[in-house]
Amino acid sequence: MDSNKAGSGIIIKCLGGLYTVESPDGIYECKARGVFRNRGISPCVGDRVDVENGVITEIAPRKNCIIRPPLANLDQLIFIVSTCEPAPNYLILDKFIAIAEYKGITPVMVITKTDLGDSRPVHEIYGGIGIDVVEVRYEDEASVEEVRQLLKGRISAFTGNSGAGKSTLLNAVDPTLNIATGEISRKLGRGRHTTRHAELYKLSEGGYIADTPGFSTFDTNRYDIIRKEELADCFREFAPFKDECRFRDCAHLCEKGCAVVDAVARGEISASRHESYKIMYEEAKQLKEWELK
Ligand SMILES: Nc1nc2c(ncn2[C@@H]2O[C@H](COP(=O)(O)OP(=O)(O)OP(=O)(O)O)[C@@H](O)[C@H]2O)c(=O)[nH]1
Ligand SMILES: [Zn+2]
Repeated sequence: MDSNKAGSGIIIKCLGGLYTVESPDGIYECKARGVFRNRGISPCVGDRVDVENGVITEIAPRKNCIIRPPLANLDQLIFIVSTCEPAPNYLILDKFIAIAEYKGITPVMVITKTDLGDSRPVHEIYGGIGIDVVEVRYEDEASVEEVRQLLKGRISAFTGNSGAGKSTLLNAVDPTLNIATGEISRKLGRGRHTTRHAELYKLSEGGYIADTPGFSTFDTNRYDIIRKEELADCFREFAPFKDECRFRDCAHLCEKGCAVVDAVARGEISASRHESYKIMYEEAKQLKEWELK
């Protein structure tokens, strides 16, 4: 560790006002310049920063930022979906995909337990709307390599149901991470009193993976809330239809002359995705103004 050099890097950890910055020529422990506080900005994990004499002097504009857990510049959110045990929960998946779209984070899907069940429904629903769907089979090293390539050079976070196979996959991708299976949830202590913090782990083949309590399992309450008016924009496959409805203020639920509803009837939009949309829309309607930012 050398704090006396200048350079730029990425914040990989933040604890008690001390930032760990990784740069091409080493790892620095840094403090932040007081001016950030005055500007109401606090450096966060994932930020690309300039460092001078052990002090963060500049923060590059963020591509995106989530608040809980605090994490900036996430390139992709990787959904680990098992064919069974547990079976995919399409509503929860769609809620998270909507949030990723809302935040400008690319959603990607990895299907696990392909030896135990049928992966076709996930391919049909999500591959069909242009989301990258990778299928992993542990007896086929090429499929694990495909996941490695996906992570290379990017900041990613894994999310998925407990038991979907997140730790198994991370270990296969990078054995140096050495995560015990079933460990992610235990380690991150559901319900335990923990400070919400994120940390980035560098993968041996390049790229970073975020290990955060918020991402390890599905918990949409931790995420930003999308207003009902913004929801249709978070369903990418609605785009070619949503401006063709008879009424300008169409909510795309069951209205007459709704081009989205018609597309569902023709099978051009998946019924399960539209079902999720309707449920999310109703939930968004219940939100009070003070719950929205
Ligand atoms: N047959 C089969 N079993 C798998 C596969 N992937 C994971 N498993 C098993 O599924 C169980 C759960 O896997 P984990 O990797 O611990 O799942 P996780 O998503 O990390 O679970 P949490 O830590 O609870 O969030 C383990 O017993 C794994 O061995 C797979 O592709 N095929
Ligand atoms: Zn409509």
